[in-house]
Amino acid sequence: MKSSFVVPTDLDPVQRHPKAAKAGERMRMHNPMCFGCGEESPNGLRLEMFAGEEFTVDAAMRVQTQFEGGPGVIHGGVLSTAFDDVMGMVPLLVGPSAVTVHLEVDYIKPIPVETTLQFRASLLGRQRRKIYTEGIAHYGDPTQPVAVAHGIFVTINAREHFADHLENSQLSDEYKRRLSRP
Ligand SMILES: CCCCCCCCCC(=O)SCCNC(=O)CCNC(=O)[C@H](O)C(C)(C)COP(=O)(O)OP(=O)(O)OC[C@H]1O[C@@H](n2cnc3c(N)ncnc32)[C@H](O)[C@@H]1OP(=O)(O)O
Repeated sequence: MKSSFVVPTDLDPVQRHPKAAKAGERMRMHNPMCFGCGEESPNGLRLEMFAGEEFTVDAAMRVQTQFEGGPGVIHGGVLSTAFDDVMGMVPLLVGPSAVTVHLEVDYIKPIPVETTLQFRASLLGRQRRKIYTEGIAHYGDPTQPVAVAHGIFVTINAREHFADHLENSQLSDEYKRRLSRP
């Protein structure tokens, strides 16, 4: 792998959040309108995320014909979107909301449309607000990935982070109501 992604050696201890989904349980959507996992996103990927053992998240994605990039194969941007969302659920096993600050993808094999890709995202470590993750896309055997991603997510105060943008949400009224609660 050629990349500058480096996980620091002086990592903080991490514990699974007591309210995090248990292994095998479906994880709650962070936003119903999310393009990656939102059930109400009209054209989204609608990924269903499942908490795994330790700090892992699993998801599956049918590679629909409309995801085509090169002839007959997935568009790289669609794949990176899926990675972003699956890997973005890993911080929720630790606790805090976090957003992507860095995402890189190694595309290893062409991925045909009309196949079903499996994703597994894992925590590599936490240092202060930075949460280091890895994602693997495969067809059932995680030791034979067809793409691998690495990402850094930084924890945020969601209320403050999104405050200036709620008006633009397709669920703006709902979010304004929710975030105005003390
Ligand atoms: C809400 C739940 C979401 C759950 C799932 C989501 C899945 C989808 C995820 C997404 O797609 S999120 C959308 C794309 N991402 C963004 O819009 C984030 C845009 N960036 C920001 O808003 C700010 O950069 C951010 C609030 C994240 C950080 O700014 P701050 O001013 O609060 O923090 P700062 O810049 O000091 O950075 C904090 C730490 O992160 C480090 N950092 C920041 N950007 C980095 C970067 N690009 N690469 C590596 N490290 C980075 C920074 O060095 C520092 O490290 P140290 O703790 O060691 O000092």
